[in-house]
This record gives sequence, C-alpha cells and structure tokens, in this order.
Amino acid sequence: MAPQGEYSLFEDVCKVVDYAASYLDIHPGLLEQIKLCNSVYKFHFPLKNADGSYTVIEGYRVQHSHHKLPVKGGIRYSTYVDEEEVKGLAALMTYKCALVNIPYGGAKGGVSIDPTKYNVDQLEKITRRYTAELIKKKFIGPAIDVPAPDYGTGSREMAWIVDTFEAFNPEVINAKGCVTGKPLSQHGIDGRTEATGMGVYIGIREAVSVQEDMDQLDLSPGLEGKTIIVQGLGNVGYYSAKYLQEAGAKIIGIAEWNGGIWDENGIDIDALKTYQNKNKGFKGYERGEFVEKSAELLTYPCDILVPAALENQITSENAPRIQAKIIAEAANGPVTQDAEKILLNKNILVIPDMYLNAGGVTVSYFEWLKNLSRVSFGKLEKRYDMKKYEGLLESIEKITGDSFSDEQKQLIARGASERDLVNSGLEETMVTAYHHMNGVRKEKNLKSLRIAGFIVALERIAISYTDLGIFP
Ligand SMILES: NC(=O)C1=CN([C@@H]2O[C@H](COP(=O)(O)OP(=O)(O)OC[C@H]3O[C@@H](n4cnc5c(N)ncnc54)[C@H](OP(=O)(O)O)[C@@H]3O)[C@@H](O)[C@H]2O)C=CC1
Ligand SMILES: O=C(O)CCC(=O)C(=O)O
Repeated sequence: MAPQGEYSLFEDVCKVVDYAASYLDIHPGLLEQIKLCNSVYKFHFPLKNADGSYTVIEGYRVQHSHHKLPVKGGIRYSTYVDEEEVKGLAALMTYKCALVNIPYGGAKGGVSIDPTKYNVDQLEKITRRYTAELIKKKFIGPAIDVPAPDYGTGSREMAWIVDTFEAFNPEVINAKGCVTGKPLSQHGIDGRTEATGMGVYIGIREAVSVQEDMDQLDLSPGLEGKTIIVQGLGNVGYYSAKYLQEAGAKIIGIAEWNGGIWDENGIDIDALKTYQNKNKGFKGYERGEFVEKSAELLTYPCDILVPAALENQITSENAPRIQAKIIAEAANGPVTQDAEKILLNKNILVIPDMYLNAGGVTVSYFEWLKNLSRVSFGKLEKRYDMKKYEGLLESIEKITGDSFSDEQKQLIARGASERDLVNSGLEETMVTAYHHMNGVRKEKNLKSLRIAGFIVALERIAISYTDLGIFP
C-alpha cells in the first residue's frame, strides 16, 4: 500500500500527462499508449528462515515505455511497494529520461519488504533470487532493462545483482552494464552515489539564479543564506543537504520518520549524519530542538523545502500550512496533484521530481556507457591532455618571461579525472534541462514547472514513437 491510504502515484502521473498533452497535438491513441505501462511483472518467491519456516516475498518489475531501449530505473525495498507505486515510479522514469534527454525508456522495480528486518545474508538471498526471477523472464540485461539503486537499496545490492546476472550469462561481454550504481570495484562509476544529491543541488541553484523568478517569490537570487528544511537523511537527502550547505545555504530542519531536528542557527549535516548512523535517529542529539512529530517540520518557516524520502508527503491536508517559498522535489512524487494546485495558488514554486532528481539516472547513463566501452572515462586522454597543457604553459612562460606558480600549473595542466568528467556531464545535463523547462513554462504562460517539464518530455516521446511506426 502506498504511504497514507489509497493514493495512487500512477493515477496522479497520468492526470498530469493528460493536462500537459492538452498543450500538444498528440493522437489520442498514441497518448493512451504513452501513458500505459508496457509490461508489468509481479512475482513471488520463498525465503527459507533459520528456524525452517518460509517467508513468501513479493517482487515487481514494471517497464513503462519501450520507445527507447534499454529501459531504466531503480529497485526499491520498502513495505509500501505495491503495483500502483511501482507503475507510477516506472512512468516517472520515462518522463524523467525524456526531459533530461537520456536515451532510455522508463522502468522501476520493487520488493515489498522492510530491509531493516532482515540480516545481510537474507538480503543477499532475496536480491539474488529477485535477480534470477528477472533473468528467467528476460527482464534484465544491458540491452533490455538496467536497474539501479533506489529507496532502501544501494551499491551492495547492485553488486549482488551483477554477480548473479554474470553467473547466468557468462557469454554476455557487456554483462557489467546490466545494472548501474555498482561499487567501484565492480566497474561502477566515481560519483554515482552522490549524483542524485549533487543534481538536486545544481537544480535548486539554477532555479534560484533566475532573478525574475526570485522577484516573483520575494526572494533574493542565489543560494547564500537561504534557509532549507530537508525531509529524509538517506542517500538523496544527505548529499542534497551537504552540497546545498557547502554552497552557502543554511539547513535549519531535518525530518526523519522517527523524529526531526530544528535549529535556526544551522545544522552541521555531517555531525548529524554521524549521530544518526550511530543512534538510529536524532533523539538525544545535543544541538537544536528535537521534534517528535517530524512531519510537522514540513510546515515550519523556511525558504526551500526539500522532501527527499517518499511520495505522498505534501497533500491537500498539509499544503495550506506550508510556509516554504520553493518546494524542491528530491524524492519521487512527494507532492500530490491536489496539493500542487494549492501550492501554486499560494505562489509557491515547485521544482518537479522528474527534473530535480534526474542526476541519478544521468550518472547511471555514464556508468552504463563506461561498461559498454569497457574503459573508464578520461583514461585515454588524461596524460595526453596534461602534456599538451604543460607544453602550452611553457610556451606562455617563454613568450612573457613570467612563470606560473606550481599551484597554477597543477590547476591548468591537470588532466580530467573520471569524477571531473562525470560532474561536468551532470552539470551540463541539469543546467540545460532546467532552463529549457523554465523557458517552456514562460512561453506557454504556465505557473507550473511540472506541466512544462511534461510538455517537453511528452513531445520527445511522441516524436520517438511516431518515427518508430507501429509493428507489424
Ligand atoms: N537513490 C537514488 O539514486 C535516487 C533516489 N530517488 C528518490 O529519492 C527518494 C529517497 O531515496 P534514497 O535517498 O535513495 O533512499 P534512502 O533509503 O537512502 O533514504 C530515504 C530516507 O528517508 C527516510 N524516511 C523514510 N520515510 C520517511 C518519512 N516519512 N519522513 C522522513 N524520513 C523518512 C529513511 O529513513 P529509514 O532509513 O530510517 O527508513 C531514509 O533515511 C525516493 O523517493 C527515491 O525514489 C530518486 C532518484 C534517484
Ligand atoms: O539510476 C537509475 O537508473 C535510476 C534512478 C531512479 O530510480 C530514479 O531516478 O528514480
């Protein structure tokens, strides 16, 4: 069941698609094809417990759109996983990839478990068996469907997935590209762990850089001094908060499901994370005020609210009480469509999930390219570039009679590392997509960035389907 009752993320996504399509000329039959999920795979398998009993585990993989292959999207471990949730998340992946121009169709997977209730051995068994179920039905492969981490999973699970896939497919030369978000030792890419949070930071930075948009919100441009509340201090929430803080913003609230911290003087994110890891929560943290009912923190005063946990967090119930001027959707689906209408009427800018958390899939794309080419980025040209720039600096020194300091030489003549190239590609993707989406918003005289994002994505998907034609 989705968090909080009968809410359907998939239905919510379809509603936005219908509204965005009213700005475009798409054949109704094609629109129906775009909206529906192409393949929904639900399965069960047994887990044998130490006492000899069995637990039956429910798994899903949904491929929303095959207009581009492979399809791509993370795997979630959570008790909220059900068909509606996975379908909604898979659909969001399709529109996300189209908006940021990453050549994939959308997919998502899920296992309906609370991962904290299982030990590492059990999690490994569940992950490997889940992968085997995908292999049996050809729902995984570097050219077919490429999973990645999502809520409740990380690089450890991705390593088990690639190992299982390789065991069943020893002849597949590009087998490493069957999943992304792998550890570096398994040919993952430097920067994927931080990528979603880094993308969230870049997206917010771009949004607050537009003077006329900030004037509308009565905010000054730039991140310096902006007050921020973050919900969820997991992978995405932690890195988003860390990069925003490093850029000069002040994190004044962090909400976790078992309590939050409120501190108007600013929270030291690394210190709080270290405390959380040790104590499984914030209770007893010596700085700031502990907020028992952490959901209330979403309605506290701040400039920017960053929900980075789960969907359905800002609803028509709490939207009227939101005091933030910008809501930056780091999670997938945290604001319901009913809530968004209320927020837009309150002149709140919502930076939509399909754009803001696209840093993860963007860097996953780079990892997949690395796996297909079987060489890390920068390996071939790094030394060549260094020598070229050193030669250039020497020539300048000769001509001018001046000399560069060692520090300057190091900065200019340093060849790009894999991380440099990943961050450069990520920044380019996020910056270009934001201003394109915001440009469409203004051109169509829309309040909602989300509708603008869906217009851009839908147009690209429709063109792709139309050019493909219908088989047979
Ligand atoms: N990982 C990625 O690369 C990407 C993730 N996303 C999206 O970002 C969101 C977060 O994912 P990710 O960071 O990977 O997941 P994680 O599992 O790493 O972190 C989620 C965090 O949110 C906390 N949390 C759960 N429920 C609540 C709640 N009701 N209130 C406050 N905090 C809560 C969790 O606590 P606890 O651990 O104690 O349960 C955990 O600390 C999801 O919507 C996901 O789909 C989007 C793009 C890519
Ligand atoms: O990295 C990926 O391929 C997908 C990440 C993801 O699941 C998401 O963007 O929601």
